[in-house]
Amino acid sequence: MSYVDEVLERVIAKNPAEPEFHQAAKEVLNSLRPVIEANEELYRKEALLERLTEPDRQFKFRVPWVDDKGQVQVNTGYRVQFNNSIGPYKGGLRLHPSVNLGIIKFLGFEQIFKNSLTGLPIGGGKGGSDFDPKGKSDREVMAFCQSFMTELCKYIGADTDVPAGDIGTGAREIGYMFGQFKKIRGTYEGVLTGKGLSYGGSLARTEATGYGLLYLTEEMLKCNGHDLKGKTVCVSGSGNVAIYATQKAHQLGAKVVTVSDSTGWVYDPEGIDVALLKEVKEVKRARLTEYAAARPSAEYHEGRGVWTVKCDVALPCATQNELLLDDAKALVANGCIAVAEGANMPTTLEATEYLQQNKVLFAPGKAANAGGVATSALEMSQNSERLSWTFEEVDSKLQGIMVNIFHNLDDAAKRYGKEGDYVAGANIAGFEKVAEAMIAQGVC
Ligand SMILES: NC(=O)C1=CN([C@@H]2O[C@H](COP(=O)(O)OP(=O)(O)OC[C@H]3O[C@@H](n4cnc5c(N)ncnc54)[C@H](OP(=O)(O)O)[C@@H]3O)[C@@H](O)[C@H]2O)C=CC1
Ligand SMILES: O=C(O)CCC(=O)C(=O)O
Repeated sequence: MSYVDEVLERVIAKNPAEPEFHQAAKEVLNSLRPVIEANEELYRKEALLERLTEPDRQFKFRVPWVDDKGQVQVNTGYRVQFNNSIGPYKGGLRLHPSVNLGIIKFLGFEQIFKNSLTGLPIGGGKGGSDFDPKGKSDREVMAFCQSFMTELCKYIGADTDVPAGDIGTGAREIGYMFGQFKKIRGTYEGVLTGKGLSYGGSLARTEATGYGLLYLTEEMLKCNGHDLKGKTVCVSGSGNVAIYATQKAHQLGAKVVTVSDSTGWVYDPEGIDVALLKEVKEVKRARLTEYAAARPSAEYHEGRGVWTVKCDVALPCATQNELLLDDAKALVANGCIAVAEGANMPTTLEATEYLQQNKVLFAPGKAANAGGVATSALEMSQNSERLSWTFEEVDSKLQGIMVNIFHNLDDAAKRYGKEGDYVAGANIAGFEKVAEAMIAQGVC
């Protein structure tokens, strides 16, 4: 049996009932086969893949808090510190009722390679809780965040592990968590990113994941003889990534005609009105029905359906496994030329394979959405030097990083005879640096 197959069997046996983690491990290790085969003796002796697929450590803890009726509620908190061979653990905190250890492990595993691709010194980690901020008062969210950080603060620090936002964790949650860290630990340090601008946050971090997605997509299209200008784009999701992806797509001359949330989706043939979307989602924290009610050109539909709309470019920006094989077939039938993942692992393995077989340009999330964590690393740099850079400075560094990521994965794919396979390219380019650092640092 090949080394990759042995390790995949081991991952499944050692981590039962964690299908998302199995999926991420399969996607990465299968596409690394040519690199592993070329160095099999060394990697086997070093047990490199066994070490890479086993987190350095993982924490699971009780998060008790009191709701507005005086009732005690109990959630589960997680932090998985996956790999710190190239820098302190870095990765977001997801607050969503679907969160479990397997989901946090898949996200932490992906984060190792994504963070390596940024070219910045950050290792891979992820955390979160099954707490649902939706429908909670600000006081309830604060009570949860304070309790969550009371335990998490034992394991994190500016040079150890630096969490940030993800689904359900935005500026409000990061603020409450930062306050509690400071109160308990008594230090004022860049322990979280995505902070408010009045207490150490970076300009352009809010926009970074969505903007970065468009910078990489534009470069991928350009290098394949297409222009983003004039293209029709379908976006899924309507949170942080989706909003700023839509804004940047419009700035670059494309037209976004859809957004969605977990209950329904909007088709707006005149182009999504970003100011209205921000008002509905960021200010009112309301549902997309409010967007449709305020916008005469928009149609609202219950359930799923974004990928049935004819488009040139598809940007899944909601959550994992939201673009299925049938969706991929609909996109291909409608002439879609590119898919770039704003979310983490939004496309299933079968759908990815179908899109690639049908010559759709496909940019995997670990490359395409790396602008968020890259800008978090820029926030860490600014915190270390006690300086704040301008929006233009951060945005131009972000743009350079995304263009560079695209060329690194394009080159890596070509080096291994897989030209145009950006999934393989991203995994290979991300892996090479981590593998070299792990071997240089000995058995640890
Ligand atoms: N924020 C960041 O900097 C980065 C985020 N990402 C990834 O991007 C994706 C979106 O994150 P972000 O925009 O920050 O999160 P937000 O919480 O701001 O928005 C998430 C969006 O996705 C929808 N959504 C969430 N879960 C589900 C679900 N199970 N089914 C259907 N729709 C769902 C939400 O709808 P509803 O409101 O109804 O729940 C909402 O529209 C995630 O995969 C995240 O890991 C990747 C890199 C960086
Ligand atoms: O900014 C960060 O540290 C994390 C962003 C994130 O969670 C991600 O890249 O998926």
